[in-house]
Amino acid sequence: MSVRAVRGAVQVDVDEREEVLARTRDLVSEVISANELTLDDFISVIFTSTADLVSEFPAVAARELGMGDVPLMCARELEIEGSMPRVIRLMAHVETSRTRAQVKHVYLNGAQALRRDIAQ
Ligand SMILES: O=C(O)C(=O)C[C@]1(C(=O)O)C=C[C@@H](O)C=C1
Repeated sequence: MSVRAVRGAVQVDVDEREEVLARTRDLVSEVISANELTLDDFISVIFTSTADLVSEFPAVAARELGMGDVPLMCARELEIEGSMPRVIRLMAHVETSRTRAQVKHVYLNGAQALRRDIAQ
């Protein structure tokens, strides 16, 4: 087993609590299934939200999925002119037998445009 970093991002349609939670759950769930992970494999997860998302912390959605004992952190993304609005990003460190090249990074709901080179 190795420690690997997994990236992901999702664009939220509207800044409403249930939308933020649902999109974040989708993102975390897809990271888990695409990389055949269990909750035990997670070492830590960092989320960022763009400054236009103020209705909920993405970490709440991760706890809803059972990550209550995983160290979580939320932070604000850099406000770069012209960057995509309403985006929640994730960086997870996980234990996995996958090589770095085998790790699948997950970009959902329009966020694929952020990293077409690695989005599945
Ligand atoms: O991967 C993303 O979510 C991006 O928006 C790309 C990118 C990058 O340039 O590597 C830019 C900003 C984020 O903080 C993370 C990564």
